[in-house]
Amino acid sequence: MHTLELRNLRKTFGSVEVIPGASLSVEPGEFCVFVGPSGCGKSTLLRMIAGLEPSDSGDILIGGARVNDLEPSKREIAMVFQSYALYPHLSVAGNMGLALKQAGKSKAEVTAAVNRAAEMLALGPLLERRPAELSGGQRQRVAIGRAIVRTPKLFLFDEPLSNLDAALRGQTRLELAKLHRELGATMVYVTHDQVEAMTLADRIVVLNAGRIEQVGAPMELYNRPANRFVAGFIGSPKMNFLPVATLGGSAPATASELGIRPEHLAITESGIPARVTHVERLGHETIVYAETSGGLVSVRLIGEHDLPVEQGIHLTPDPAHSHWFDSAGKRL
Ligand SMILES: Nc1ncnc2c1ncn2[C@@H]1O[C@H](COP(=O)(O)OP(=O)(O)OP(=O)(O)O)[C@@H](O)[C@H]1O
Repeated sequence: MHTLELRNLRKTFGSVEVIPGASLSVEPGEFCVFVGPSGCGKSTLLRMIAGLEPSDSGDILIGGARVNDLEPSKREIAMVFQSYALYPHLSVAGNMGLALKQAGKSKAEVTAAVNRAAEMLALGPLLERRPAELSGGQRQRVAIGRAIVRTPKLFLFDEPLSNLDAALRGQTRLELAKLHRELGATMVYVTHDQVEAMTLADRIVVLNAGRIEQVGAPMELYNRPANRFVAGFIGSPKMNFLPVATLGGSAPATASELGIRPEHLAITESGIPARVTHVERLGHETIVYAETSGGLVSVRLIGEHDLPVEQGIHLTPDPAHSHWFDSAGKRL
């Protein structure tokens, strides 16, 4: 188990500053997830940690040692990519054991390490197959297995599940969580998937245009987002924002907007007038979209509900779950 520390790490591509200065401490054994909109710099930051992308300035420390000037292969990290990047001519066992073989380990050592990883990932029966003879999910497990056998100081994952279908993604997510528990290793994981971030992370790092907006445990970000960006990014459907002027009720003096999650808006006899524009019935819940004078909002109702489009309704925010933001987007 090792720490990862970033100190004022900067990166520009040409004249574009992609990472204006990132500082972050990842604890030993922590599962740290980077999230943020497309193009915010998640992959660039991960590639800088891996050494695949040079940084302009700042420090990267793994286990307390500065690694900026080390080749990727000397940083003792293992990286799992979205594209599994397996060697097609090698068997599963060959792919998984290659790095150890190249490091000069004996055949017995390589076999033992491969078998141990194969057992953790239920790859035992597939060890002699070639990548072309595997499903997408199996290939990704081999890529993860290849990372495990090296017992690296740090695991880096770049959207490893995004090529899998929804069911397999869910299953592999559970396997990854289990693997993290078993290995107790420090992991940094990039995703744009809300559910992966919320369920896998010990701590989530929310990035916006290369800047770290907030770092915190999933529920901390959900319940106490530092600002409007984080509030709107974490949660699906996203938080509703209503200008204070359209509420007709009491609000803190310096508030300019109310942030309220779909599950914290109730359909009531009186309240904010709205008109139903669309209803999504998912079985276990119903999402009602409605137009108010302050904009479109979504309301999450438990179970099945039949609401006709165009119907007039009234909405009441739960005061205990109301988030207030000032004109600069800071949460009050
Ligand atoms: N080699 C490069 N040359 C120039 N610009 C680049 C290069 N690589 C990335 N960028 C730019 O840097 C920014 C960050 O890209 P990056 O891939 O890190 O984002 P991301 O958050 O991982 O996005 P996504 O979720 O879409 O993968 C983007 O604006 C991208 O266009």
